[in-house]
Amino acid sequence: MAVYTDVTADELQAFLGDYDLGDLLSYKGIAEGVENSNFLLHTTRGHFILTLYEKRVAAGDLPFFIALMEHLAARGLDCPQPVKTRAGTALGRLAGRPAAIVTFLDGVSVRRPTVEHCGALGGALAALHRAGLDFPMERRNALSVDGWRPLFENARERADSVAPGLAGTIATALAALEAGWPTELPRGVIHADLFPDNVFFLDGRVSGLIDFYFACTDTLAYDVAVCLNAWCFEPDHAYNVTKGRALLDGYAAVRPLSAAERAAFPVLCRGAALRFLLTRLVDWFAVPAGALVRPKDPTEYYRKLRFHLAVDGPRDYGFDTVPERVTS
Ligand SMILES: Nc1ncnc2c1ncn2[C@@H]1O[C@H](COP(=O)(O)OP(=O)(O)O)[C@@H](O)[C@H]1O
Ligand SMILES: N[C@@H](CCOP(=O)(O)O)C(=O)O
Repeated sequence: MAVYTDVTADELQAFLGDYDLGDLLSYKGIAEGVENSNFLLHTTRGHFILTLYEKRVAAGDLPFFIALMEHLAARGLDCPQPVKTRAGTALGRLAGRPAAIVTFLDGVSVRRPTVEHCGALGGALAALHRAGLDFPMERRNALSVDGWRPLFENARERADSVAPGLAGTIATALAALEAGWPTELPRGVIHADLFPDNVFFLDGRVSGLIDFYFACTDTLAYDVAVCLNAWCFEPDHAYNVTKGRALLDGYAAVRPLSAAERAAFPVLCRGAALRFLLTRLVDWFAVPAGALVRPKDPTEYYRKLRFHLAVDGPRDYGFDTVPERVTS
């Protein structure tokens, strides 16, 4: 659940006074999510999402996120559209936080993705990557390899209280990733958090992608690795290679992966697992007093990291053909 910042009806009415959204009929905090405070607004013009940006979102990055959603929607992607005030601005301030209103998307996120969902998700991710290729703005990924050590140092002392041996496993994996992280693979706009809760489906097809607040400029295949982690493990923590193959095939049907990209998957998947393990670990020890939020389980990503550390190669993820040797 995530509502870190409360909004009174009076504050909201005053905020909405700058918009052409009609009269406020009702609003309520949204239980899902962990990063920002979200509210469902019902006005005489329909339903909208109000987001108050919290700790991990830097105010200076908001123009990037707003422009990106506009760019992707203009290229036919089903993603939220920022709603502008009469003065033409999409960003404001409410209850002491940066705030924006976006359009409400229909659809339902799936808790237990099927093989078909994974295939459709792969295609949607590749479409996002293609649509982002001519996006002119850039944003560094603050949660890529050079951002992991500060997170680890923050949680190191207490890590073994979450799982015995955790600190040692992270230290070894992190050192290897810092030494061998791929830097030459194709780059572009990535979503960076395309978990099942951020994807809506209607009649088996992807009807909407939300939550662009980790989006950044980074390695495209890393975004695929994030999705393999988030979509292709079973509740018993086993990797489902059929789901992995469906996701990779769905992706490659829209944007083929090069030999170098395919060869990098074991490393990219380890990095993706470590990134979510670390942010979950830090959050585990830092739930703000009074916040309506349930922190996510770090040990889920500890198990995933251990799977990736043990794989033999890209075939284990569901690639049918991988090069024996890749030089670039
Ligand atoms: N544009 C939207 N349309 C419909 N529902 C949305 C939209 N944006 C957010 N939501 C709802 O709000 C929840 C939390 O949003 P999300 O952006 O994932 O928050 P957080 O950034 O805190 O993780 C989503 O799971 C979804 O239920
Ligand atoms: N997906 C991340 C946490 C961010 O969650 P979201 O609700 O913003 O999608 C995780 O699972 O650790």
